[in-house]
Amino acid sequence: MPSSQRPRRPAGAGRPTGRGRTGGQPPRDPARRVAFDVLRAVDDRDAYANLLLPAMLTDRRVSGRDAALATELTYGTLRGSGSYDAVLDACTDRPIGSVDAPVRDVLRLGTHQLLATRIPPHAAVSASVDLARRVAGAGPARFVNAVLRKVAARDLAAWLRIVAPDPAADPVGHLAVTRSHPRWIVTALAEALGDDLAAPDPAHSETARLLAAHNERPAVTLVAKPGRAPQAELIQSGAVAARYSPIGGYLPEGDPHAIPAVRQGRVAVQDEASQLVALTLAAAPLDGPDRRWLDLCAGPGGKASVLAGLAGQRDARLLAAEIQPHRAALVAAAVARSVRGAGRALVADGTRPAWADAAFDRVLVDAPCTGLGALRRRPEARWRRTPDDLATLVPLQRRLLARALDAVRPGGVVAYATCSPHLDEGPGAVDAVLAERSDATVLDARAALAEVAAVPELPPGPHVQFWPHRHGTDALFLALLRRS
Ligand SMILES: C[S@@+](CC[C@H](N)C(=O)[O-])C[C@H]1O[C@@H](n2cnc3c(N)ncnc32)[C@H](O)[C@@H]1O
Repeated sequence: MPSSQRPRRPAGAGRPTGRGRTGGQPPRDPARRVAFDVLRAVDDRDAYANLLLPAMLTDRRVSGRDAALATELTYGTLRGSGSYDAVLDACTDRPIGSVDAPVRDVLRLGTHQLLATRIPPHAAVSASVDLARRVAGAGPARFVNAVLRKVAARDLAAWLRIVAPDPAADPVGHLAVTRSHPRWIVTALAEALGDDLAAPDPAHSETARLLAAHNERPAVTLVAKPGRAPQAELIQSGAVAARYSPIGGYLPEGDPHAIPAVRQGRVAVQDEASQLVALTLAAAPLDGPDRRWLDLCAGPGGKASVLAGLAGQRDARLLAAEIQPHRAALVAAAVARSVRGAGRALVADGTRPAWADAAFDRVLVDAPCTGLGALRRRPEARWRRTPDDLATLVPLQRRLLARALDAVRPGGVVAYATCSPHLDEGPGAVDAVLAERSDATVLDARAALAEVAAVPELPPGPHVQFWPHRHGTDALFLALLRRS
């Protein structure tokens, strides 16, 4: 979460913590209590909201409208807390970062209700005061009441005109506050877009549109695994055919896990750009044999499941490697029952290959990255990531790409992908690896993608960069290289 950072306890995937009951009584307001408890877990023990929230809703038997409200409040508060903290700073006599963490989360939750929902202000304030009383006591409840009454005096636009830096003097700060992102991410994304924020009117820049897209709820996108389900089955299940991916569909409403083909593992939830990355690697032109494929960083197996299906359809085989055993188990499940049993999962460190050099015809390296391309789906990630993460991730990405090039035979193709548009993680990594070896050349990834789908508004090339605000996908980067 924003500047009010706190000392961290050990990370955890975020298991539900009890039943959220006080004194053995069910909470009067289960939706807000779930939202509050998820915010606390995200802040306190680095839980992932997208994993913890559904588990907590199930555990506490919160469903229907209450579940929808809890989801909206949790995600909305996490996404908007950069803006809300600036407002709260203006409404308290001390920085919001110095307020006790539980009280701070109640204030953020209340501010979200007041400034970004249709909940009547008196209901938002009284529910927040009640929550503060339950989790922190009478004194903090009075403090919350006083602060939220000030917040309620203006709408969000009016507050942002007051609290956001002047766009001409500080365009990055202006966007950081009005679009609720850390400054370093605003700067990195503007660089990736080639956007000059010093130009007049940064509030209407492409960077501003991208940041706004991060604050929208993304569509649920399904993939029909090649050889196991046709795209038509997605449509029969209520999805709308995807704009670009010939194996994709958008689910306008409803729980994807209620679809039988999802429960059977023939259809899965997968971002459209991920589908296109796998399809493009499979479509890239190749001289010579096309039988042995490698996914070097396969967990949890989304792209591997598509690749395994495609490999099986042409009598090739996919080896899907993953360093973490529990994620390798997910890969094994994802590729199970692929056509002709074409996919196999393996626990392996891609930087210390368990295979011979030049053993594969096609290799995917979907490298671990900052995930700045998936900020729509992971609402807390923007506050958790720091520029320091690049110091460990970028060298690892380069090592993995170099080993991928070693693993592919001369004439074979490597696809290098990251779920990040950060220049150091995409084109920077490709350039750095190619600067150190003379046995690889860059291919035109746009041309290979064009064999699969007509995707507009791509950068000039040779690499492909998808964008949420242009394509409705995650911001995946894709480069194709051929070993010579
Ligand atoms: C971006 S994710 C891959 C996503 C996957 N391709 C999919 O579509 O589901 C990167 C994966 O690489 C794994 N990883 C990290 N370091 C690795 C290494 N040295 N060798 C193999 N896998 C590694 C991570 O555990 C993580 O599961």
